[in-house]
Amino acid sequence: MKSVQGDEQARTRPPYPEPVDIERKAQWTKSAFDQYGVWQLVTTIPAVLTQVFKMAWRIDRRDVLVMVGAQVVYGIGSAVALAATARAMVPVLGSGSVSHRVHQALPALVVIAVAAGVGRVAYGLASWSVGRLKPRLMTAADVAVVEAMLRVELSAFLRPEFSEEHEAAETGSVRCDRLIYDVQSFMSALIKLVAAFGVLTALHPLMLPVLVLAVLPSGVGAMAEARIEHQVHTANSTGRNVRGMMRWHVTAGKLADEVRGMSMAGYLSYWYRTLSKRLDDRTLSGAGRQLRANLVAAVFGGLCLSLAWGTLLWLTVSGRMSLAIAATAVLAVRTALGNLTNVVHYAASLFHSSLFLGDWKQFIERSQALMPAAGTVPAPREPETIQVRDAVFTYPNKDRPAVDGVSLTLRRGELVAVLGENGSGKSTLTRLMTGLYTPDKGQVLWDGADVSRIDVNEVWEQTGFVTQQFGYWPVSARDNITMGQPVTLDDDRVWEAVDAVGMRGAFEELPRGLDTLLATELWGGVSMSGGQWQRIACARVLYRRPAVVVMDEPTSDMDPRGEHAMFRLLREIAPGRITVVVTHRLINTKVADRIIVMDKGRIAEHGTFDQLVKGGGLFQELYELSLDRGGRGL
Ligand SMILES: Nc1ncnc2c1ncn2[C@@H]1O[C@H](COP(=O)(O)OP(=O)(O)OP(=O)(O)O)[C@@H](O)[C@H]1O
Repeated sequence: MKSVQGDEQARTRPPYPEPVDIERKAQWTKSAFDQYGVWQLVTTIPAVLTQVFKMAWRIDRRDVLVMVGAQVVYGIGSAVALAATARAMVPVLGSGSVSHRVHQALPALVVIAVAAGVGRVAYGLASWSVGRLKPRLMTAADVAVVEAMLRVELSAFLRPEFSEEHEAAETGSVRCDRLIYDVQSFMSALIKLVAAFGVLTALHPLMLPVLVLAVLPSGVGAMAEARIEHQVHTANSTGRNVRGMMRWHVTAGKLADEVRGMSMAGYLSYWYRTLSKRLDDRTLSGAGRQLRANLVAAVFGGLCLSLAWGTLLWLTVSGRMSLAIAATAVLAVRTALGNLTNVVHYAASLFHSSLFLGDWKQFIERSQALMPAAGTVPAPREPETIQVRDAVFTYPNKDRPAVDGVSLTLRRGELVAVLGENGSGKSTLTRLMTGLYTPDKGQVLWDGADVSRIDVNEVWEQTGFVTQQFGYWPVSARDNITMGQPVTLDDDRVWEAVDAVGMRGAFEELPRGLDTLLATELWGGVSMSGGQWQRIACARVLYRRPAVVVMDEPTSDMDPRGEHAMFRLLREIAPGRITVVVTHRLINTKVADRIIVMDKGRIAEHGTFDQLVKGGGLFQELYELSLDRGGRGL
């Protein structure tokens, strides 16, 4: 009966809406292939090789030297083997008894065997060094991206292109894996090609241009293929980003209850499938174009190859080349052709990877420019005042300022509460006070020094911040309090902070004490409740004993006992510092020396609790609403 009802509901329900197709800025829908000519791209190969060698050199010089040295030995081995083959062919295809011919060919055969053996060993050594370099190269590129993300100024995250640049850089670092392999394969094919060319040219000079002609079409085809792949990759990048974000949401255990309790599974599964199909369709249309390019290249390649074999046949039949030389030439042509194809293939692949590496390099360089300015004005220690003067701040893509001409002074020893309706600019104001954002107009002064001219790291060293969306950091319980910046050798100060937020009981129950990993999803990790995590975030701030404490809704997940204790604690620690607390629970603001009420980015009123509660303004209205005594409603 239940399932019949369910079916009935599904039939009558309007269809799920399709995922939004995000419109991207024009410059982000273009791949590098659209911006540069083929010749310009081909000429970048030496620069890419230099870049990869430089990166690898910094990681392990010995491995780079082994890789290059082994490749050269491998190439020399191939050339020697090919030249010796030519020498062996003359007696083998000549006249006389078999034993006589074999005897004559023996020295050349020994040279071939030794050269082949040395070549194999050299190749093995080159692969070994590549195998050692590969993971470290990837790690170095990845770490550079992570470090850039950790250090760029906060406002960088507000630029929509920043996340695209980051995604491209991430692909670049993953691609380093293939890059070093491509470098090795390219070098190996190139060296063997040069060796085969040398031998072939010595046999007959006409063979060289014919050979080049034979592989040209496949080179052009490989380039076209790389171009289409990068175009599709670029076109899919925003969708891939959003899908990645959604994937985290739908697979994280943290949201599993909401997904089920709100019957979201059907819609989310539809959303995920639809967006994935959209991405796949683009990839498939690219595959069709790639096939067409490859077919055209194959037809021309086949024609040119026939020309090469025809030339060889003509040279032999017309007596311009002996049979022994022709046999070696066949071998050399096959070696050269295989390697020339490889050179073109790996050059295209290298070039393709170089586009991603270019994205990576560009991101690392650009993020340098996005580092907060070092500042020339010395940072005041334990500031007496923080002044906000006529500060205006508008988020990119927003028309209305989030903070619109705010002026206020915070004094040491004072506890200031900031409240106001959702979106009124409270969090933005706290970020301006602490130098996380710089106002578009106006100033923020710490003891009279403009924060935009101070080294902002020195400002942050003195700040303790509980943000609205603090991290559930997957590190040990101890490190969750100290965040890797212990100030004492023993754990006394950690326990002091833990006690202050009422977490001793919970921490003492942890199976490995302060060493226990706090990570819900990870094996061996111990999970915490939302309120407990919030207490930990507060303990982090208390542990630092900062000169400036900013807490943005620090008790929103806490039980009444925890909330009450937290505000009492804030009152206790207030004398030594500047304390700002954003809260929606008006009753908590009673402990504050001063209350700032924000409305649409401006300060609507300020004063003490007793003044505002009867002031007839927004505070009184919100207060009465909280007591359910009427008001404007949502
Ligand atoms: N990262 C952002 N990008 C663009 N606009 C933003 C961003 N963060 C906030 N805003 C906008 O700025 C305005 C003020 O936001 P802010 O977060 O400062 O408000 P708030 O008072 O702290 O709100 P809440 O009580 O909901 O936390 C809002 O209109 C909001 O939409």
